[in-house]
Amino acid sequence: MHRILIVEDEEIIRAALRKLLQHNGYEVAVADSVEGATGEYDLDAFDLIISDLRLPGEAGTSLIGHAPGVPVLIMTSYASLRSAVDSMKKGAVEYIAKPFDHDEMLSAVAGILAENTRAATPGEQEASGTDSSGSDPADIMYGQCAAMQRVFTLIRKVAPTETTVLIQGESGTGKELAARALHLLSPRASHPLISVNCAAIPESLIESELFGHEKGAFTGAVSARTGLVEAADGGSLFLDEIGELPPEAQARLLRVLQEGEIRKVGSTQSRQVSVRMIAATHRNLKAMTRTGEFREDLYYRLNVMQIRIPPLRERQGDVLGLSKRFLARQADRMGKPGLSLTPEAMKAMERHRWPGNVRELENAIERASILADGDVIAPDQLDLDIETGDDYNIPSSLVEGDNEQTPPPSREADSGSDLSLEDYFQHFVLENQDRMSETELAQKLGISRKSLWERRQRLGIPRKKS
Ligand SMILES: Nc1ncnc2c1ncn2[C@@H]1O[C@H](COP(=O)(O)OP(=O)(O)OP(=O)(O)O)[C@@H](O)[C@H]1O
Repeated sequence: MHRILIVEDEEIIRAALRKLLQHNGYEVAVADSVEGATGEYDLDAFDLIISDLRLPGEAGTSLIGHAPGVPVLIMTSYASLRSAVDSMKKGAVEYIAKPFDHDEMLSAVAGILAENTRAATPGEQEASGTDSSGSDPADIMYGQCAAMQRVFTLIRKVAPTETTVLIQGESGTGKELAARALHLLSPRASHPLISVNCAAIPESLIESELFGHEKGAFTGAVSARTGLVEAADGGSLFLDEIGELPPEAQARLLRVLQEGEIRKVGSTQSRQVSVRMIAATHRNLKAMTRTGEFREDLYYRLNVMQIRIPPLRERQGDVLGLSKRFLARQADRMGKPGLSLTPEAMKAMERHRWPGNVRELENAIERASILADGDVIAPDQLDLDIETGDDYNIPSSLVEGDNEQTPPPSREADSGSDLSLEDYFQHFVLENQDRMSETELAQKLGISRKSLWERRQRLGIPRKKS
């Protein structure tokens, strides 16, 4: 059994992570600081250390020096994304941005452990074929229907190459998981996969986050910084929501793709990098090139190979399989092994159109597991909003350009009761997202683009196709 040490000072996160890993078959020890970890344990006895970056006392990255033979996965919040780059330079095997979801953490852990086992016993893994995590897309994401099987076949074929991949799909369909599969199945798997959500980084910072900057390049640039592209050197860079990339950053990215080199903001020097690029979008990039929002030359560079992840409504055959998987996870987490769906709940799930795709399904199961009296989940607890679902089912070809279309109000609004802040947020976004960019929406709501993106994820409000 693999032994993992968690070093995290926030008790809630520490306890949740411990539970998650234990339920997935790992032996787990915990500490709340680097000093605590080194004082209490022989660090070399662990197969993996997962540590928060910011801790009271020494930073999490100092564990890399304390246990040189043990891979260290650093957890960091967006605010310290820059430090994540430094962590990678100091030797962390990977970083994961908080808040992370459980699959993301489990797949990062499985990937690192598999890679380490492979490195420790060269040749053996390939020969025995026992490497179960990260050896096939089906180990990383679920999909039995013909459409997903086609996606898996494509991933198997493209992953070992250096080809740039553009993953298309609505929000919550599993684009990030597909990117992870592409990386883990590639010869670059032992190098970092850096995932960047272009919509979650403030526009004014995105260039320096991605490409780094020189000291004095702009007000506040008190020292030179390495960017995330450089941190991915040797590995893969996953640019999610690529359609949100501002024009200047698009130009710099084109240079990386064309010349394989980056130039920091404020620098005249370029540096060669070897990065496999994977981009994803829910938007119609081709249409964006026609309106001038996205560079055509960049579009063609990115779109060498396209993988389309179908919306969940096009793979209704997978709904119950996915539900089973998420139910089993909830059952583990909550210590309720008998959790199940009533036949009516199953029917309701099969009928629902899933505008928020797999993420919505995952959230519905999580919510229902908590609300269920006992072990059985009834349709009510799933709280599937049929109206909204139908609305999102209007084919995008009909919706395109129809800025006046207003989604039906939610049930809460129908009831005429006071709107909570979240209801207000949801209404505002649904009503205005067709005619406002993410930046405008965030400005009107008085929140950052990152908060907007995070709330969309939390509330399961997908973005419509443009
Ligand atoms: N095929 C799948 N099997 C298991 N879990 C899945 C699958 N597809 C998606 N998920 C889960 O659904 C959630 C959303 O997936 P993911 O973040 O990959 O979607 P996305 O398309 O990148 O979304 P967005 O565009 O909003 O960033 C994640 O928790 C992921 O683990």
